[in-house]
Amino acid sequence: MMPLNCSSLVFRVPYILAQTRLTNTKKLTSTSCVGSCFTTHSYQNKSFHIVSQFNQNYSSSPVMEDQTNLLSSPRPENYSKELIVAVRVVQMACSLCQKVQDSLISKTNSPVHSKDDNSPVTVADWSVQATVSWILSESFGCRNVSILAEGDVQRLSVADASGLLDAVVKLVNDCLAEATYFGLKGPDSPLGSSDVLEAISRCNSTGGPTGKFWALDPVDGTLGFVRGDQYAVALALIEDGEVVLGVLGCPNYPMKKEWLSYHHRYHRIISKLTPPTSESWDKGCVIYARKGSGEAWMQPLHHKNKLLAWPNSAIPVRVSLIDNPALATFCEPVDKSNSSHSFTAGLAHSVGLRKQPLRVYSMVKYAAIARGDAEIFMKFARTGYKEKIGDHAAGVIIIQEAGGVVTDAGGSPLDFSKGIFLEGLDRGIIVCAGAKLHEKIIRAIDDSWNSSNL
Ligand SMILES: Nc1ncnc2c1ncn2[C@@H]1O[C@H](COP(=O)(O)OS(=O)(=O)O)[C@@H](OP(=O)(O)O)[C@H]1O
Ligand SMILES: [Mg+2]
Ligand SMILES: [Mg+2]
Ligand SMILES: [Mg+2]
Repeated sequence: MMPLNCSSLVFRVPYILAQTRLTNTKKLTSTSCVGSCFTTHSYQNKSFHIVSQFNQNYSSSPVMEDQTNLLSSPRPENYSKELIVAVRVVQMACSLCQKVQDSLISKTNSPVHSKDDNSPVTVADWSVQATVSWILSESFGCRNVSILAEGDVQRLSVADASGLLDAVVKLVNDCLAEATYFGLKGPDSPLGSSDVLEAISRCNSTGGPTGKFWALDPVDGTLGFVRGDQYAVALALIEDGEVVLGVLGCPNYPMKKEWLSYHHRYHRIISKLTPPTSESWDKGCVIYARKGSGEAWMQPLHHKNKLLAWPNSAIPVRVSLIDNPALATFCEPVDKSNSSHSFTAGLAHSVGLRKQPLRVYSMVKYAAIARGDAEIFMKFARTGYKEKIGDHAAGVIIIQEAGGVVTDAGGSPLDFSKGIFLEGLDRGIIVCAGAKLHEKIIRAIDDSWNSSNL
């Protein structure tokens, strides 16, 4: 695998520390979320989110009143509570995944290269799915929550999977026990196997053009996960076929690009590196956006043992302004069986892209573009492969709200209204930091396509 090329990454967003003196402070509240909440503040004409603590359960009305401050959405009444819960549960899921990935690496003392049915990634997949399902159901009521996810409960309920189920139940309970640290309410007593199986089996939505459902990819970038590399937890809310909010948890994608090289060497030469100070180093981030807000936000991962860092801040992220292909960096899947590297190499050459491709596992590619670390993401799966909506929904809304453009290779928007898959996708997925770059890429695709063997 090609490592992340840090020298080509540009981090353009100033990091405003939570300790910064605030102006215009206003507290937000939300239903059934206890412990903390987002507020938006301005400082030197920049806005950022603060997660502040509170100790009560509030009724839903204060959320409605304060939403204008949350993300400055033109439709402020929409999805505020959903976004708050989604960000928090993704934070919890990231913490769970980190625990599994860390134990996986420390056990073997080297990254794991294979995946089988009983692999830790499978356990992480199911555990995240159960946790997210349980929290969403608690927050919004079982009958109001519909989730589309990959995990298949049948495999977990059979007798010979009982060891697997025990591991999942333990992880879920450990994770839910920490819910209050993330501003959410956990169960009064630990869940039993049947509760966990029920939470997983509730994720049986098949999507479609009407109604509201969540699309969850509990561990996106399976290979990255088992290899101790990049992966993402992706959660999006889709209403009447349109993505209305997205959250991407990127446990190994740090807030600052210069920490990436630290992370990459972390497991290998831990003793030779002087770690950044604990308060300055955040190994991962969570990026989120709500439709129509024109804003995307990033916050560091929270940890129970880093509680002193609360209240914690989020900063706005924006796509890069680079529109000259010669200066642009393009991302693509690491695994060439997931996207044709030879086709993108030809295309890159024809539009004048000079830099080496940035090959990163998972939807972290969307995160990289949303915050200006790269300008283009192209994925051309082999003919016959159907992209799943959960592999893109959260990334797409984040990119769009951060100022970028996402279409298929024919220039049409991705269609999230047709069920589990992105039906009718023309050849591949093209994500660009701006319209100008996007136009150039789309124009070049037909020429390259006709002369390629794809
Ligand atoms: N054959 C094939 N072609 C194209 N895409 C495929 C293919 N098989 C799987 N997938 C889906 O791609 C997801 C991983 O995509 P990535 O961009 O992360 O690829 S890579 O891991 O960096 O190589 C991956 O998501 P996860 O399964 O969640 O990891 C799959 O949904
Ligand atoms: Mg995926
Ligand atoms: Mg997955
Ligand atoms: Mg998968």
